[in-house]
Amino acid sequence: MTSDAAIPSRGGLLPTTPPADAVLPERNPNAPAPGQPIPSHYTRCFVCGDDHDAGLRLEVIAGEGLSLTGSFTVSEHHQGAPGLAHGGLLTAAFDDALGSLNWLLSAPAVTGRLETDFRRPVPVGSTLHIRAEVVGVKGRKVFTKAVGRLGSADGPVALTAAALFIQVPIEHFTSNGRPEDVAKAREDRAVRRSVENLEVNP
Ligand SMILES: CCCCC/C=C\C/C=C\C/C=C\C/C=C\CCCC(=O)SCCNC(=O)CCNC(=O)[C@H](O)C(C)(C)COP(=O)(O)OP(=O)(O)OC[C@H]1O[C@@H](n2cnc3c(N)ncnc32)[C@H](O)[C@@H]1OP(=O)(O)O
Repeated sequence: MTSDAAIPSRGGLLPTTPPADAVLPERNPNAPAPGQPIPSHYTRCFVCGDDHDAGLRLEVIAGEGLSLTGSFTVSEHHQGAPGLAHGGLLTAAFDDALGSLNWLLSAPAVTGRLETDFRRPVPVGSTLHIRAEVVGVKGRKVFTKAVGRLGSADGPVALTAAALFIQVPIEHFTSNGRPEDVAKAREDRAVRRSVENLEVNP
C-alpha cells in the first residue's frame, strides 16, 4: 500500500483536451511544405536520429495545415514480448511524431503529458503509419492527437495518442542537457538545421 503523497498528481480531468478558447494558429511560413520531410532534430535522438544502431528511425512528412505523417518499421531491437513491439517504445514514437508538430509552429516545445491507448499488438517487422495533428493552442500549451495504423496509412488502428506540449525557450535545452552533449550538439547537423528552422539562437 503506497500513500498518494508518494506519487504527486495534478488531479482533475485529463489535460490533453484543448479548452474551448484554444485556437488553431496559421502554419509557420518557414515550415516544410506539405509532402516535404520534417527532418530529425538531433542525429542521436533514439526515435528520429540516424546515428543510433537500435533507434526507431522514424521518418516524418509534413501534411496540410498543422498535420503530419510518420512511419517506422519495428525491428528485433524494439521487442517487449517476444516478436511484439514494446509499448513504451511505441509511446516514444508518438512522443517524437507529436513533438514534430511543433516544427509546423516553429516554436520549441517539450512534452508535458502524453497519453497512449494500445488497441492492437504491433509485431516485429510491421510498419507503423502515424498521422498526427495539432488540435489547439492556448498560450504556451500545444494540444495534439495522433493515430497509428498497421501496414499502411489506412490499415487497422493499432494505437491512438494525445499529448500536451509546453513551449519553452531554447535555453531549456542548453541549460538542462548534459554539458558535453550540448557542446557536441552545437556541431550536430540536425540540431543546427532545427535551430535555423526554429529561428532561435542557441
Ligand atoms: C545548441 C544546442 C541546442 C539543443 C537543442 C536541440 C534541439 C532541440 C530543438 C527542438 C526539440 C523539440 C522537440 C523535439 C521533438 C520531439 C522530442 C519529444 C519531446 C520530448 O520528449 S521532451 C522530453 C520530455 N519532457 C520534459 O522533459 C519536460 C520536463 N518538464 C519541464 O521542463 C517543465 O515542467 C515544463 C517546461 C514542461 C513546464 O514548466 P514551466 O515552469 O516552463 O511552465 P509551468 O509549470 O508554469 O506550466 C505552463 C503551463 O503548462 C501546464 N503544464 C505544465 N506541465 C504540465 C503537465 N505535465 N501536465 C499538464 N499541464 C502542464 C501548467 O499547468 C501551465 O498551465 P497554465 O498556463 O494553464 O497554468
